[in-house]
Amino acid sequence: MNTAIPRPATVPDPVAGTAAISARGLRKSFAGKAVLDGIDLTVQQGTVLALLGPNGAGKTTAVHLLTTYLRPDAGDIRIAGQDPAKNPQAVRRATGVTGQFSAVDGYLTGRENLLLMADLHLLPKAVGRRKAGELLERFELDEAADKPASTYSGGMKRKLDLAMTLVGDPKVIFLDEPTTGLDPRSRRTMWDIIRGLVAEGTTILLTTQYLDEADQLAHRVAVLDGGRIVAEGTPAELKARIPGGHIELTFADRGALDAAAALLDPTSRDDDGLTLQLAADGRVSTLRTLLKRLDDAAVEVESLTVHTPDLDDVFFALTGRKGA
Ligand SMILES: Nc1ncnc2c1ncn2[C@@H]1O[C@H](COP(=O)(O)OP(=O)(O)OP(=O)(O)O)[C@@H](O)[C@H]1O
Repeated sequence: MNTAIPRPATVPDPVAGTAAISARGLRKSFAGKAVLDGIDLTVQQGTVLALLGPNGAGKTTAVHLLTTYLRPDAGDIRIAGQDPAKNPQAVRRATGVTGQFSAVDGYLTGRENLLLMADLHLLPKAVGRRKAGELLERFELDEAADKPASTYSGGMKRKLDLAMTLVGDPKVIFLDEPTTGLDPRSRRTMWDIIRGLVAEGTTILLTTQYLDEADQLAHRVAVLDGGRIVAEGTPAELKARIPGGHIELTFADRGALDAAAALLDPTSRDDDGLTLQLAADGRVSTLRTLLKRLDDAAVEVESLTVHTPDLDDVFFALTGRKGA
């Protein structure tokens, strides 16, 4: 764990309003080993929080605690305003969970799986049938609706699993690694579905090992490592706190490269590629000053690229490990 990067205080987002998920001082140990060592999480209503962490970081355990599947050793949880320790039924009614281990029954058709969920939610038969039909259409599963789910592709099963979660109209959804093992096209479809749910006001806590997934979907990201949240913020805030941004300048000839190298303070140079790399802080004013110095010295730049750090850089800086 890299403690050099300070963790910002969790600032409630005034635009998003009230918290749909909040946890304070959450602890859980298995056989004396602390898996979660006092974590705080807040997810504002209608937003997505990505809980990011390497294998075994405790993401699934956190979801299990928040969804009443496991009891915390310590800590305070509120889901949609309810305390799961006091009112687990209300929490279960308000939440949906789509896990790594799907609730889909392969012997039943897609439609039958949905109707079974409707029965579990005690919906009147006609309402259940209508809802199943709507969800099959929305998730583009209507053609396969009456085939056994065992014949579905991985992506179709994930979609059906999420559709089953939506039968109960949950306000808060926990998605535990929703796209692990999916091909790129199915991942994008799942992302679109998740964005659609958020647009309707659903609150989502998503666990993922994929940094690009957090970048694509999450309003805020919390990085879990060693049982603690080691960083929390918007993807842009996290990236801004990580060094690694640079500017690359390419020149037409060696003369221009030498002139620029003498003028600036490059971090590296490539004589064959005729490029210089300079550290960048992401500010436009820094870039403007740099170009003015070259201009004043009549040094021509052929091309310029700006590299901003991505979540991969963040993850590496915080956990010392590469992302998935
Ligand atoms: N019921 C349990 N009994 C004992 N140990 C457990 C139990 N559940 C989880 N653990 C341990 O807790 C640690 C965190 O597991 P968890 O599944 O929460 O991690 P994760 O971040 O979701 O990992 P992954 O990305 O691999 O799913 C692991 O070391 C795991 O072996």
